[in-house]
Amino acid sequence: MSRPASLRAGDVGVRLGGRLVLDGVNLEIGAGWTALVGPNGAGKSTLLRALAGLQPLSRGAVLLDGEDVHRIRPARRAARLAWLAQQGEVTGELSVRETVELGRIAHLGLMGTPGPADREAVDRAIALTECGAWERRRLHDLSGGERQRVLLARVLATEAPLLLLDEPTTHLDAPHQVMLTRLLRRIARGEDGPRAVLSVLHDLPIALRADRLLVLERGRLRAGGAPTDAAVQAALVDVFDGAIRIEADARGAPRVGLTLDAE
Ligand SMILES: Nc1ncnc2c1ncn2[C@@H]1O[C@H](COP(=O)(O)OP(=O)(O)OP(=O)(O)O)[C@@H](O)[C@H]1O
Repeated sequence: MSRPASLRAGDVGVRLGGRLVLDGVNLEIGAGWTALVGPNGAGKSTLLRALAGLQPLSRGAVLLDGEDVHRIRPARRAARLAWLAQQGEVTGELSVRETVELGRIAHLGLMGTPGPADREAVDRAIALTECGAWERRRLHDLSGGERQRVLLARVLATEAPLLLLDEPTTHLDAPHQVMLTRLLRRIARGEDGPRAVLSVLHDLPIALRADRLLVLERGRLRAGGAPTDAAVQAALVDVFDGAIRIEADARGAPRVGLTLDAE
């Protein structure tokens, strides 16, 4: 595993269709798990694409290990940063294993021959996401949740020190949401090497388990900090128009509920 990655966004602005979708975003992502939350249309996916160097900026800059992420050669960028798209693309006729092997391209180049380290990384990613039972099946024959786990495995197989995940819980059932939460916490603890994870999450109970929350509203960062931080919790309730409540569970950890439950 390579050294940890650092990602810094300074005064990032993105204009789409004549509208300012991101407006002066400043942030820094280091080792650990950060969850990016906010209402629909807040600009979360746009911000993730901007951080991945896939979305041109109208102003500002994103630095990956001190280099402008929009100018780094794609192969070099792919070795440092892996991105899971919101609606994960399905790659034709490839099997599950072949799809996960695509995560090794940054290490091999297109014509490279996989070695033991590549096979180990692929095996580990498949085991962590519990995809082993359907390794030989074709990706587009799988259910939405099964496919999501394979696409997650492909991202893990990169062994990139920075993972940008856009709604990784999409299509996952409750046991696999728990699996994913444990996986993100394990990654955050650095058991498999130091990594930074930034995940967009609509699922607030899971987001509250992250080390750090970033709250985005209408293209601006409203708050950032630990889920126990009072300013972060106040911003969350506010950006979701009071539709949620945050309370403490029996151990004092923050827990989220819908105000609907209190009616
Ligand atoms: N190509 C585009 N042209 C014009 N507007 C766009 C374009 N792409 C996105 N937008 C707008 O930018 C805003 C932010 O979109 P984005 O997908 O980043 O939001 P989001 O926070 O990820 O939303 P969601 O929670 O619904 O996934 C939205 O209002 C969206 O309609």
